[in-house]
Order: sequence, then C-alpha cells, then structure tokens
Amino acid sequence: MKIAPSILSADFGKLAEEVKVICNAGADFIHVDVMDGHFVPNMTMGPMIVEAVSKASTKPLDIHFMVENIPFFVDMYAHIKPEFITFHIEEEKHINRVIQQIRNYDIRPGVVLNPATPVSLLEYIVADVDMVLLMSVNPGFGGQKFIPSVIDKIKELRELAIKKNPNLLIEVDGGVNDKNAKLLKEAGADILVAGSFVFKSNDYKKAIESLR
Ligand SMILES: O=C(CO)[C@@H](O)[C@H](O)COP(=O)(O)O
Ligand SMILES: [Fe+2]
Repeated sequence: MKIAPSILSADFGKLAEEVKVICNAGADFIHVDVMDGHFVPNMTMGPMIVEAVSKASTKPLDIHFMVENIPFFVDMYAHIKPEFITFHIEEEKHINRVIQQIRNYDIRPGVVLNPATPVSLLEYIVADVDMVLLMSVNPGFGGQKFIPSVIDKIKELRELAIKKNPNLLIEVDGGVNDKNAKLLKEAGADILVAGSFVFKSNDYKKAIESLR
C-alpha cells in the first residue's frame, strides 16, 4: 500500500520543512491539493508554492486539481513535473482531450470522482488514465468525516479495471485513518491519501506505518 500524505494539513508556516520531514517519515508521494475558490469553496496553493514544495521534496508529487478551467491549470503547473495530475470529471466536458494534454507533458493523468459521482461514468475513460482518485469526502477541506459508500465504489472500479485497464491505480482521498485503511486495501485501493491523520499526529512515521 502506497501512502500519499496531503500537505493541506501541514503547517504552512514551515512548509518546506514539513515536506522534508514527511518524505523522511516514509511518504511514497506528496499529495498536493490545488483549489481555486470556484470548483470548491476554498483556495490553496498557486504554482509558485507548489514549485517550492517540489524543490523540498525527495518524493514525486501527486497534484489533485479542484478547479474550474482545468486545461489552463495543467499548462500553469506542468513545468513542476509532478508524477500525477488528477482532475475532476464533474468539471470537464472534454475529458480525453485533457488526459492527452497531461500526457503530452510526460505527466501521468488521472481522473477524480466526487462521492456522489458513479463509477459507471468511467466506462469509456478508465483505459486511458493511469489512476482514478475516489473521493471519500466532498472536496474542499481537510479533516472531514469519511463517507463509507466509497468502499463499494472501489470494488466496482476494481472490477471495471480488471476488464479494461489492469494496471490502473486506485487512490482514495478524504477521512482516511488507521480504522478504515484496512477496509480500503481489502476493497482494492493502491494509494491512500491522508492529511489530518498524519499531520495532526505527534509521530508522522508511526502514523504512515499504521496506515500501511
Ligand atoms: O482533496 C482533499 C480535500 O478536498 C484531501 O486531499 C484532503 O487534504 C484530505 O484530508 P484528510 O481528510 O485526510 O484530513
Ligand atoms: Fe486531495
């Protein structure tokens, strides 16, 4: 199981230090939540801050866009060279075009589903992405309560992936903790994002290990 701590819950007053510490504590990826104040009612990090995070990080970045006008954001953040860029399908009319736009930068594309968005919408997309991120909270904020219906969605997506994209990575984001991590793994998740569970603990390494 790979763990991607979300720096949304880190101390932004010492962000570079937090990134270095979390990398040494065993993070596999650094999950970066980019919010624009339109798609979600919160704003987070512009490209200059994400670039500073990337410079401090020894692990690849996993950028989660919660934004409108996705192609504009892809062009604005691509030079940072994250491992993944994921975007919400609820927002994009031309999903295949954006997937290709991300690939043209040699970045691995993924799509994100809100908790109420059905897996069936992925039938003709799943073969074209490297990752699907299933939200287990409504996006916008860290520290929210886990929505358990994501467990059935992971199982459904794993079935679809077996048929259409056996290498697909399934990532889960929102309210992940040491109580639900095992269920998420058993359902078929490959990568767990965790913000408050890791960054609000006194021992990041122990918190990451407990999720794994
Ligand atoms: O994308 C988001 C929130 O919209 C997440 O990545 C959060 O940052 C996860 O935080 P926790 O729920 O783990 O505290
Ligand atoms: Fe996220």
